Amino acid sequence: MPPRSKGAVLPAILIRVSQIWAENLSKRYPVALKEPGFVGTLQHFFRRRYRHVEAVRQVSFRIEPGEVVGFLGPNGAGKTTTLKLLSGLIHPSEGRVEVAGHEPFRREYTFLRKITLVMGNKQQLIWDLPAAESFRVNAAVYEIPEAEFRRRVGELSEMLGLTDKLHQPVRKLSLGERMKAELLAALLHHPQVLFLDEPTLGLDVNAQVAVREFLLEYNRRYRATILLTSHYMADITALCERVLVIHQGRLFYDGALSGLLERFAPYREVYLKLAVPMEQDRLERYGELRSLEGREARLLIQREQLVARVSQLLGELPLDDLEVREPALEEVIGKVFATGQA
Ligand SMILES: Nc1ncnc2c1ncn2[C@@H]1O[C@H](COP(=O)(O)OP(=O)(O)OP(=O)(O)O)[C@@H](O)[C@H]1O
Repeated sequence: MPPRSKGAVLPAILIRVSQIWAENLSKRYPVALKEPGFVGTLQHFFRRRYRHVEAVRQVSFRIEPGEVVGFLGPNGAGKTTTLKLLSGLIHPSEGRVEVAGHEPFRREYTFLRKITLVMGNKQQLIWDLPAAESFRVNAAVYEIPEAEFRRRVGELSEMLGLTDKLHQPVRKLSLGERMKAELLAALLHHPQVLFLDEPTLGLDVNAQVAVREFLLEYNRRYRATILLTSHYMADITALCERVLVIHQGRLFYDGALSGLLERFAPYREVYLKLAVPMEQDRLERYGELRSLEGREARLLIQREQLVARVSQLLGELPLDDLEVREPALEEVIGKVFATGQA
């Protein structure tokens, strides 16, 4: 191919490339089998036997630049394993994966500059040093010039409301402040792709809201792509229009959060304030009675029966109030996982 002359015009067609791309991605972990007792220990020493845990099975998806996607699943579903595969900490057993144009497991420096992985239960800041000192280590690793380093720390600490906490030892920070400082450290190199594993774990409601707002603002300012796991559904509803749901290593839903409710919750929740106390069986005629406490009751009613049942309730029962609500996402997800429905 002839060398491109100076000032040559690039092809006008822009190809939209997925920022994260996984195809039939699988991960099997070998787990050593060991019989109990002394004989078992000896056998294990001379002739190890293994079984395999299928942590991730044939998972395929694409995420476009700037998307914020929630990654849901019960404990042990394979979320952390998938994030480790995407960030290159572990090698896939099968399948293909590409993140920001790189094969993650090669761990090229140019790749590492484009991504970050934050795990709510792990910390990178040094406990006895002020966070500002740990940031300097990251600045050196990522070769961030001094002036730019100062600008970024200033900008991110202001966005996080952390400006006056950077110079006290990390061990003296509250959990929420520490998590914010962890995020600052993880974003100092301005990664394009953020893998966040339970970033609000253990935080109180105010700190959770602050972290969420920060992530939204970071995504808006830098058009960063975010894949996020959280057991707090408020995080998911506040941040993600799209969710991936994984169960026993298999991806069984990839789509809009609202679609998840429609597909897996074909019912609405009807809240009743009864004018007089009532027996359980009187309410059970109208739907699945979820709770009855004093004069307050919650019923689940199939969507297609909703109008008929609500007019029956209004006509037949003495009520002070009636409200139709979307079911709580936690409840829907819990039901899906409990029944293994996919
Ligand atoms: N290093 C490992 N060796 C063997 N098995 C592992 C290893 N890491 C994870 N597993 C197993 O792989 C499966 C998936 O684990 P993973 O940590 O990915 O789940 P998760 O969805 O992140 O769960 P949680 O919500 O509890 O963090 C589990 O059965 C787990 O026990």
